[in-house]
Amino acid sequence: MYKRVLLKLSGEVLSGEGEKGFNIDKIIYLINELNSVLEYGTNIGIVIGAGNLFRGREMKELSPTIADQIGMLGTVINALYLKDLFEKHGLRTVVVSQVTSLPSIRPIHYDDINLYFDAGYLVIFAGGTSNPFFTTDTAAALRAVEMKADILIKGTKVSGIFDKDPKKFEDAIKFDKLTFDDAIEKELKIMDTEAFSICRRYNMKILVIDFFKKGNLLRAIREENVGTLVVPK
Ligand SMILES: Nc1ncnc2c1ncn2[C@@H]1O[C@H](COP(=O)(O)OP(=O)(O)O)[C@@H](O)[C@H]1O
Ligand SMILES: O=c1ccn([C@@H]2O[C@H](COP(=O)(O)OP(=O)(O)O)[C@@H](O)[C@H]2O)c(=O)[nH]1
Repeated sequence: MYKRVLLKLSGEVLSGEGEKGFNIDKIIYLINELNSVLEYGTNIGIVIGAGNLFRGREMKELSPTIADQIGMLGTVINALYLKDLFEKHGLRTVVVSQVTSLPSIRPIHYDDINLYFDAGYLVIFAGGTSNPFFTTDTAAALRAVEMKADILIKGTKVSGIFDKDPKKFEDAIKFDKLTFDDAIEKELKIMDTEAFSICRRYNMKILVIDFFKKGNLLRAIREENVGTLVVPK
C-alpha cells in the first residue's frame, strides 16, 4: 500500500469530460474517492489542472505567455473551489502555491508540507510550475519528487497508457507496464516528455488510471492491478 501519493487530476475531473466549469456531482464523487483512501492514513498531495476553465493552447486569440498565466490562475481557482468543498465535507485541506498571495493560500515550504501531512491535511498544489509553456503534468512530476511521494498517480479519463490515443483510435492497445525510456521514445502523449523525464531522473513511478471508474483510486493505492505503471526499468 502506498503511504504518500501525489495525485494529478485534470481540470475535467471537476466538470465532467468535455465540459467546462464545475459539476457538484463530480466533486462529491471526488470527495468520496479521496475519503476511501484517507481512511488508510495515506498522505495525499493533489496537483489540479485547469482544463475545465482555461487551457493556454485553446486561447489562440492571446499571446501564449498571457494565455498560460491565465491557465495557471485557473488552477488556483480550482484549488480554492476544492478546498472549500472538501472542508465542508470534513476533509481538512491546505492550498499551497508560489504564484499568488491570497488569504487562503500558503507559500510552499518543505518543512510545513510534512507538518500538514502529519496533521492529516490534504495538500493541494496550485499554480502549476509557475512558468508559462509548461503543464500541470510537469508540475505534478516536480511536486511528487519534492514531497517525496511513493508514486505519482495521474487520474484521467482513459484507463491507462495505450500505443496510441484511445480517444482517437478504437484499435489502440493498452500497456500494463512501461519503462520511462519506452514512454519517451514511443512519444505516448498521455503526459508530456518533461514530466516523464523528471520522473525518470528521480525514479518517481507513475501510474495512469481512469479516475471516473469508482474505486480505482483505492485500488491504485492498494497496489492492485489497475491502469498502466511506468517504472525505471
Ligand atoms: N498513448 C496514449 N495513451 C493514453 N491516452 C493518450 C495517449 N495519447 C494521448 N492520449 C490522450 O491524453 C489525454 C490525457 O488526459 P488528461 O491529461 O487528463 O487530459 P487533457 O490533456 O485533455 O487535459 C487522454 O484524454 C487521452 O485521450
Ligand atoms: O506549469 C504550468 C501549468 C499550467 N499552465 C497553464 O495552465 C493550463 C492548465 O493546465 P493543464 O492544461 O495542465 O490542465 P489539465 O489539462 O490537466 O486540466 C495549461 O493549459 C497552461 O496554459 C502553465 O502555463 N504552466
